[in-house]
Amino acid sequence: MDSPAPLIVFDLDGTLIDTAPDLISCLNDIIMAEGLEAVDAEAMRPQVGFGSRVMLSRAYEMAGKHLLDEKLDLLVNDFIKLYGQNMPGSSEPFDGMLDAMSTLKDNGFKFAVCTNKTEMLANKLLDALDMSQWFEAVTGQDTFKVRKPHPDHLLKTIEMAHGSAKQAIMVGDTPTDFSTAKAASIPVIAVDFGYCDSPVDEFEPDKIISHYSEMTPELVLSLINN
Ligand SMILES: O=C(O)COP(=O)(O)O
Ligand SMILES: [Mg+2]
Repeated sequence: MDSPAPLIVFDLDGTLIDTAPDLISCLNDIIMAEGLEAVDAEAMRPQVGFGSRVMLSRAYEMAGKHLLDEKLDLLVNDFIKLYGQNMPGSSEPFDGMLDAMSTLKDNGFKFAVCTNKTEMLANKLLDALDMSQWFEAVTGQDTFKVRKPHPDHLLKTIEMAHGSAKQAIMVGDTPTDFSTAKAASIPVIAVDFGYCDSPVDEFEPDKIISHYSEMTPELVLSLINN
């Protein structure tokens, strides 16, 4: 039997798509309706990769206000509803990403998405950006029983995309992605333009890129076959 095509599994927020402006604007709409002042976008950006629950908790912490768990659950639901209504908003792929994927595709690579967004929001965003056709599988926090950093979220995504763990690589922007890949024994490329709250080299990824033009077929193959 032929071996499966090499597979590149991308994280979504902060890796494929620059969603921070829309996520922060949604956060501000929610907290302002609760009587808090809008948060500063630069101060909140490093929290964006950790999802709406962490962003909401952080916003209340920054305002010196206590937030009960039950209230947080309600606000997370409001957030998901409001955020989903405004897609794609101003979100767009990071510079050079589509060109890099096009070259990789011409060289036989396949792609999947493994995100901690809900599967519904991830698909909605990719549809709104007319990008869904690029991916063999798109999985979210609620697709399986586990989510990143559990390695099975990544391993099951590879399985769904008909790939093989030995011919796969992960691309991500936060420690959540790096630990997931390490726990799954999959090589990982870190992008340094995402939403990480500390320099990505601290997490010792296999490679760091600062622009998608660096993600060539040669680079990816050298990491997979290392
Ligand atoms: O929404 C989140 O929790 C983060 O999403 P990501 O996994 O695509 O970075
Ligand atoms: Mg991310």
